[in-house]
Amino acid sequence: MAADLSPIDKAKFAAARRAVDLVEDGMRVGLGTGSTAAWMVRCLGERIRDEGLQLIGVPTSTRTADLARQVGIKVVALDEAKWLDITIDGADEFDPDLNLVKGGGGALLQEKIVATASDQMVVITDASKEVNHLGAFPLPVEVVPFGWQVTRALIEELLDSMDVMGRQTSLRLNGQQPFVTDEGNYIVDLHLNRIGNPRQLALVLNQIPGVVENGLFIDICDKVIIGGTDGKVEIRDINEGTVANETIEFAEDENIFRDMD
Ligand SMILES: O=C[C@H](O)[C@H](O)[C@H](O)COP(=O)(O)O
Repeated sequence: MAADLSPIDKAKFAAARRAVDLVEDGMRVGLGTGSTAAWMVRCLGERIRDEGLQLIGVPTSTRTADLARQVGIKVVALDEAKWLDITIDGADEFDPDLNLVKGGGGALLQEKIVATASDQMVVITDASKEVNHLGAFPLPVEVVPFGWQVTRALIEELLDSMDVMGRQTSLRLNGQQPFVTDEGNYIVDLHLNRIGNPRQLALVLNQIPGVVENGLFIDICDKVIIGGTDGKVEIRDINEGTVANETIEFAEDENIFRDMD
């Protein structure tokens, strides 16, 4: 039942529930990764079951692919779908220009490829992810395992010349071992505190040999849907600012919560 959800899950659910209303019959949909995106996948599953909604989903991780299949979404690879109508995904931070930090769950590479191959990217989030300046959340950088320590040293050298407040880096671990992404790479997290020029940083990081991709999503997101713990949602559009303030009724969606038991 919705009443058993934590306040933060209620906020994530509210954003996800509103976002799936943007999905129309026959659409090709990019499916993001993370706890907020998982709500969106479940909500899509409910629309498939209740309304017979037809859609094709392109997941951004094996985790999301597994969940999507479980809830009845037809899953195809990006190369099969070729182009997507919409991608709905979570984020770790968003700023007033709707630029993002992503990759807290390590899926940034597939997420960026899928979002870029979409007519629109919609981010679903709770209010805690809103920041004036990106960088409080550690910036994930995906690097190839070969020579990763040299790549990390080059990243640290680069940071010395960048407008950032912190310069610490850390290899992401899974227990005692390096965390390995779906693409077989490592993640180096950059503890920057505040990124003065995210656009520039995103470009120069990717010029370092060994860097595959970074978690800065610049000019990719079109809309952010911000969920509140009370079911209120705000929809913010990149061109038009706030376009809607609505309330999601949780009680209508009890099946979703039962499925999680
Ligand atoms: O790699 C993971 C993704 O970028 C997630 O979308 C991001 O970390 C947000 O995850 P969550 O919704 O769990 O906070």
